Amino acid sequence: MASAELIDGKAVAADLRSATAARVGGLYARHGIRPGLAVVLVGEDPASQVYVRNKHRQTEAAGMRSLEHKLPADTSEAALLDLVAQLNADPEVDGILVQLPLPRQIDAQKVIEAIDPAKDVDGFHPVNAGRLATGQPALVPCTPLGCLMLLDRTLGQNMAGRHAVVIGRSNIVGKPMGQLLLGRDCTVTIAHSRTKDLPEMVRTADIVVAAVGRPEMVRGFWIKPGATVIDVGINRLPPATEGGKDRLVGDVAFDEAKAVAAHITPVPGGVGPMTIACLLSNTLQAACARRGIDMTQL
Ligand SMILES: NC(=O)C1=CN([C@@H]2O[C@H](COP(=O)(O)OP(=O)(O)OC[C@H]3O[C@@H](n4cnc5c(N)ncnc54)[C@H](OP(=O)(O)O)[C@@H]3O)[C@@H](O)[C@H]2O)C=CC1
Ligand SMILES: Nc1nc(=O)c2c([nH]1)NC[C@@H]1CN(c3ccc(C(=O)N[C@@H](CCC(=O)O)C(=O)O)cc3)C=[N+]21
Ligand SMILES: [Mg+2]
Repeated sequence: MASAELIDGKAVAADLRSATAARVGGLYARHGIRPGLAVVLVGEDPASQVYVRNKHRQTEAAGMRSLEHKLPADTSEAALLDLVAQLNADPEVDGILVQLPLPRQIDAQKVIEAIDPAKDVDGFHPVNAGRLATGQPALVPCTPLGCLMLLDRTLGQNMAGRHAVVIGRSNIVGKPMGQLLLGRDCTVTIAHSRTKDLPEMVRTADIVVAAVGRPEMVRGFWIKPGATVIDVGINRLPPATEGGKDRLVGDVAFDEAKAVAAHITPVPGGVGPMTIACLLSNTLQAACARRGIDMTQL
């Protein structure tokens, strides 16, 4: 049976991290500046702790400063907004990331809107979302930006006129992904839970981006032969055998889709590592933009 080529997100992410580290070195050598990333974690969600630890390690490995703020689960919205205001005012802080999800008592949208758009390395602030939507320079959400880089590597100039189907319409993945694909001249469909006959819709896609949060929902028979499949989903399933380790699966039934697609991202090792690499690159971008430094000249 035919088998898709794997898109090696882990390797592309390593390349992007080393390119970022080299520029961080240039920024320090020429301007004496070391970018700082503040990561705020409220509560003790185990998955969030893993991400935050990975971000911390990779930020420092790229030569940037990582400033972690861990707050108890019962932190009030006012206290978190106070911390964000402090970080906005702190000249040592170039990027601010407030890990989602937040506990119930905190309105995440309010917190996102409190972040200085110039330091919004997640690209979630309405100013950055609006800039992306209107084609102006912006801080772009890390996950869709990482997906775009993988597509650029895989398809090069062959994206124009292609039908891209994005499954999921969240502000952090689906919607910005749609904008980025429009920017590559794709014809874009954004599907969601009310989409009628999703399998038939996906069948028409040259590019499929699955960002749903439902383990292995996208089946192999949905995929058009030769399509490119980007699986954003991160779903933790209980061990297959007793005493085994948790399994991580995507939103795509990988083995089935692999037999039909031309290119596919694995989970783990696909989009996930690109998200963190793009966070580091966004932090460098924010540090340069705030000071009027051209990042491409570093
Ligand atoms: N690899 C990475 O770096 C990252 C991975 N993720 C993963 O990506 C996935 C999506 O994340 P996120 O966007 O935050 O999720 P959200 O829960 O915010 O959004 C999920 C979207 O999927 C849609 N949806 C749900 N069920 C169906 C269905 N049966 N058919 C069609 N559409 C459906 C929802 O539709 P509706 O709007 O109608 O409710 C919604 O638009 C998750 O698995 C998450 O863990 C997220 C961020 C980063
Ligand atoms: N403000 C905010 N910004 C985010 O970007 C953000 C967030 N909140 N909340 C949670 C989601 C999820 N997310 C991931 C990052 C890396 C991997 C990742 O590195 N995944 C590895 C596997 C890691 C593992 O084994 O668990 C991989 O897919 O290979 C996954 C998911 C960022 N998110
Ligand atoms: Mg979400």
